[in-house]
Amino acid sequence: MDHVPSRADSSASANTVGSGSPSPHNEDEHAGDAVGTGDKEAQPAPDIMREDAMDEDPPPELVTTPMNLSGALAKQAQQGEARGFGPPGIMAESSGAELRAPGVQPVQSMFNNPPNLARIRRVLFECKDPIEISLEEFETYWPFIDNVWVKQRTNASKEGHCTTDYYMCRLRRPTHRTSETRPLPEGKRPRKKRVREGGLCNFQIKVVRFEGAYSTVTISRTPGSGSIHSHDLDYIDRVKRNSGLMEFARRESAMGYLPSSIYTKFQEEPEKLDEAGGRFLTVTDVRNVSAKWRIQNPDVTLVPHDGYELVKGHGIVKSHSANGPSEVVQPHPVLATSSPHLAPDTLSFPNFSLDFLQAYLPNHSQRRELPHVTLSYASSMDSKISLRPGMQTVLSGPEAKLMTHYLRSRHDAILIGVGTVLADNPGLNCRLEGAGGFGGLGRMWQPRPVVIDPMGRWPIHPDCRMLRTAVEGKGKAPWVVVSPGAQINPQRLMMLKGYGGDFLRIVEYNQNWRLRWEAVLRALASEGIKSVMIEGGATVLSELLNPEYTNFIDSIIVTVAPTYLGRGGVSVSPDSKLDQEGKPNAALNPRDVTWTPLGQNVIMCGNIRPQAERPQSHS
Ligand SMILES: NC(=O)c1ccc[n+]([C@@H]2O[C@H](COP(=O)([O-])OP(=O)(O)OC[C@H]3O[C@@H](n4cnc5c(N)ncnc54)[C@H](O)[C@@H]3O)[C@@H](O)[C@H]2O)c1
Ligand SMILES: Nc1nc(=O)c(N)c(NC[C@H](O)[C@H](O)[C@H](O)COP(=O)(O)O)[nH]1
Repeated sequence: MDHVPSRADSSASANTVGSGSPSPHNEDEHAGDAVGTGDKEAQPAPDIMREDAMDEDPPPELVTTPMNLSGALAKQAQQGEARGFGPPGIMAESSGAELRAPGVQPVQSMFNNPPNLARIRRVLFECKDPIEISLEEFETYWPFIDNVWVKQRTNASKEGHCTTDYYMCRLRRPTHRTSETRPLPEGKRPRKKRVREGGLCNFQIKVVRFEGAYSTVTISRTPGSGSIHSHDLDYIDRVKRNSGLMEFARRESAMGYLPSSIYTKFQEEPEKLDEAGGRFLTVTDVRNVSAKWRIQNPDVTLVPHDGYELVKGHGIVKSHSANGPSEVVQPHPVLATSSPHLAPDTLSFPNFSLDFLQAYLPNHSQRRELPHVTLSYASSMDSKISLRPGMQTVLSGPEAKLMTHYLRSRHDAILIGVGTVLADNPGLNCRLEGAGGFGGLGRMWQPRPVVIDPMGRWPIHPDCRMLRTAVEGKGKAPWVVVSPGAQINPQRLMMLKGYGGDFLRIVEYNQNWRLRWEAVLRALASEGIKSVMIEGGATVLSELLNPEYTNFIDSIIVTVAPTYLGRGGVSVSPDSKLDQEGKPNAALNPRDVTWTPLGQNVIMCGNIRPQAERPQSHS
């Protein structure tokens, strides 16, 4: 421990440790970060989205890239808004390849909707929090929402790696009004065009494309933007069709089908049409697409689809075969593959209210020096969190478990001590449906696992759940907080970095030679982390409940289980406290306390940091 500074001379310093790992992200974005054995002042906090983009180095076979958690989106999902989730490999399957009803031939679908389209359209419409997705995901989903956005300008970086496009909501712009009336063909009446005044919605976003070894796209509101649209998504879908949807119409047109036949076939798959934003599609929209194609192909005779015919006065109707109408193929939207399977460990999103948590959750729009810290754990009636040291003990019922995963979705990082890693081999990801890897985009809702392991005790290995989870695209790889004395061999370092994780070296200690929590939190803040949920274990929690640290803790959410684990159990308890006269006093009294029953558990929520210390919102 020769290069450990004393308390007086030290300032919180966190460095990535190692010997020049080949991580392209670190080379590109964190140029200047201490990648090496020397210690260095923590870098100023980077843009949180870029930070995630840059340090997550998935192995080459991965196609997903991290996406920042959107707490408000979790809330949206909680409210039960349109949710249809896809398989874990989000780009792996399309939901619209074919339809199959019992006893009938498979039918080719008119749609090729990517998984979870309805939900993802909504995410890209609301842009409540910054979202980071892979370029592939962007190119797949953006055409289905481009009806909402009008590009204002583009900035490109000098090196050309990074392009920023600024968009405004379509309703901000007035519709074009020509001063002169156009000459019209003989006998044709001028078309009635509704003119929109503009300025109706002040929602603006920027889309930052970073093209490098792992290309990412970050979508976020611009500073001058309103916080919500002044209208819903249906309103825009009514005003303008998106190009993803119209591409389906163009594809059918290019096969020489009649617009009315295409329109009829679209209407036979109302769920997919709706999902793609086509609720207000008209036959005229299809005719316009078809007309464009016919300019280049004037000699083609348009035909109805197989099994359909054009009947004068009736339009497109299904044709009856020799054996009668029973043989006519009836697509069955309920049996369509539009409800694809999810990873088997997916947890359903809570269908009960979690409003009682809101007052205790981080507000990411607050500008603060250190992250919001939430302590969250499950305890027995006798304040034990496990039956024996190193023994995982289930205390949360199913509802409380969902709540814990919801809490994970609302924090940028989850922190635990190495004792818990060794005991539980935890995944530390969010497994709620809608999270990245569980039907959501990229690493949406996935927090960054952080392990406090000053001496490097964790024998980190590809079979650890945290690394497996990262490889499977179901969570982020961990950051391991170590002290200067930790022996980290280069292979271990390279392996962790290869998974997208890292080591953070902290060189500040308190008088008991424990790492100073302020330094840990400052290091996380400098890496763009705005909120941390600390889950345990007993050593970590008990220490943080001491007066020395209560200024750093915002809230506490304890799941209380109706059981006594007994004296051999592992307790969470701060040090005893004496008052000014030397009489025993309560060690800590959380404020603004609520108790909410949840299944077999009761959830205690409270604030810890003294009122005057709570940071002001700058939103
Ligand atoms: N019920 C729950 O909610 C819950 C949650 C988490 C863990 N657990 C249980 O808790 C038990 C593990 O608790 P624990 O106390 O053994 O482990 P822990 O997870 O608290 O880790 C303790 C270790 O972290 C490191 N550490 C923590 N703070 C440090 C600091 N300031 N400076 C330097 N090093 C520091 C040290 O190496 C220490 O030995 C397990 O049985 C686990 O199942 C229960
Ligand atoms: N909320 C809660 N209720 C419990 O009953 C219990 N045993 C834990 N324990 C927390 C501990 O940190 C575990 O290690 C992780 O909860 C495991 O995390 P994963 O599920 O593997 O992601 N937490």
